[in-house]
Amino acid sequence: MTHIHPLDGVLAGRLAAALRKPAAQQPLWRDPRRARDVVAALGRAGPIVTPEETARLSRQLAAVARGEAFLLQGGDCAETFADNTEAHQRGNLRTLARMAGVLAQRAGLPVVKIARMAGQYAKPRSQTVDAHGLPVYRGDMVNSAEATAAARTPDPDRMLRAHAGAAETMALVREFRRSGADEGDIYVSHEALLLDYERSQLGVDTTGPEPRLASGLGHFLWIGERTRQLDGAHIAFAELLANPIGVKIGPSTTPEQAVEYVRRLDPHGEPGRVTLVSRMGHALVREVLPPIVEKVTASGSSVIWQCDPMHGNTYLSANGYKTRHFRRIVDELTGFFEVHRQLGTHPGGIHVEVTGDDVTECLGGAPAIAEADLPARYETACDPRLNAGQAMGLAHSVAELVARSRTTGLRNGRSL
Ligand SMILES: O=C[C@H](O)[C@H](O)COP(=O)(O)O
Ligand SMILES: C=C(OP(=O)(O)O)C(=O)O
Repeated sequence: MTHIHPLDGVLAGRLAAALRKPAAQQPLWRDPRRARDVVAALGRAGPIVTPEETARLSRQLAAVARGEAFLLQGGDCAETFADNTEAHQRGNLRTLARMAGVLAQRAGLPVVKIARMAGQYAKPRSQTVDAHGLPVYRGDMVNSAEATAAARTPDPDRMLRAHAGAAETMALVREFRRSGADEGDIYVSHEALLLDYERSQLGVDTTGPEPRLASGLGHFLWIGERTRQLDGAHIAFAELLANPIGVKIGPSTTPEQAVEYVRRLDPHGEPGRVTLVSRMGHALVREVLPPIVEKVTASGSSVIWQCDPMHGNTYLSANGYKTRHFRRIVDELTGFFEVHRQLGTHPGGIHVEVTGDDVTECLGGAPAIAEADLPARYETACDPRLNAGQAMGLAHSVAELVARSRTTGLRNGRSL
C-alpha cells in the first residue's frame, strides 16, 4: 500500500519555487480570486487515480524501458464536456484495446495501455488570437470553443467541471476493465499544462528514492512541446512528481537539451520514469532523432523512446482543414523504428490521437479519406484524430515494425 502524506514544508517550498518560474501557455483568469478558491476546492475533491495504480504503471513502464514491453498511448486530442459521454469514451477505450490486441499478438510483447483521457481538457496553442481576433480556444478546462468574446474568456470554474468529468470517466475506465471488455490494465494520462489544475491535488509519496509529489489527477503526465523550457515552471514542476513523466521533443530539440531533461527528471536512473516522446515530423525524424538517442543512451539513462507521429505532420488542406496524412504518419513511425534499429535501442512505444468515432479528420488510410471527405465528420475540438478504421490500419503497420525490430534485435544478439 502506497501511503501519501500531506505536503510538508520542504516539498511545499520547492513546489512554490517551481511555480514562480515563467510558465508558458497559462490563461489570464477573469477573476483570479475565484481561481484561488477553485484550486482550494479541487484540493478537497477526491483524487482521480490511486497511488497503487500509478505505482503499478511505473513498474510496467520499467519493463518497457528494458525492452520487455511496448507502450501504446492514445485518445482524443482534446476531451470536451459535450463528448464526455459513455458511448464516446467507451468507443475510444475499445479502439485502444483493439490496437493493443493487434500489437501484442503480432509483436509478441506485452502492451502497456495509457489513454489520453480523464483530464485531457487543456490545450496549448500556437497563437493567442484566432482568425476573428478572438482569444483562442484553450480547451474546455479553460474556455469555450464558441466564437464569442464572452465564451473565450478563461473561466476558473471550468476546472471544477473538468475534474468532475475526469472522475466520471475514470469510473468508466475502471468499469471497462472489470467488465472484461479488455484483458489488462488501462491507465489515464493528460498533458500537465494548466498549472492551477495540476497543483491542486498533490500529496507526498515517500516510497521512491526521495520524497516526491504524487499527483492524484492522472497516472501519467506529460510536458508538451510548447512548455518544455528548461528554465520554466513546467519542467520544474515535473521534476518534483512521483508519477511517470513524458516530455514531447520536437525537431528543435538538441541532444544536450534531451540529456538535461533526463538528468533533471530522472536523477536516480529509474528505468521508465521518463518517456521521451519524439514528434519530429516524417521528413526530419531520420536526421534529428539519432544524435539525441545516441547522447541520451551514452549518458547511461534508461528512458522510454516513444514516437508521436501526429504532431509533426499537421498541415492545412487546400479546403481549409487542419489535417494529417496517414502516409506521413506511417513514414514517421517507420523512420523512428529505423533509427532505433540502427542504434540498437528499443523503440518503446507510440503516442497517437485516435477515436472510436467514425470521424473524417485525417487523410488516407483504408478506406481512404480524401480532402473532399474532411467536412463530412470533422468533429475534433483541436487537432485531427485517426478514426477507428485508420487506427486499426496503423496498429497493423506498427505491429509489423515491432516484429521486424525484434527479429533484427535477436539476430544482432540483443534481447528485446
Ligand atoms: O494538440 C496540440 C496543440 O494543442 C495543437 O497542435 C495546437 O494547435 P494550433 O497550432 O492550431 O494552435
Ligand atoms: C499538444 C500536444 O502535443 P505537442 O506538445 O507535441 O504539440 C498534444 O499531444 O496534445
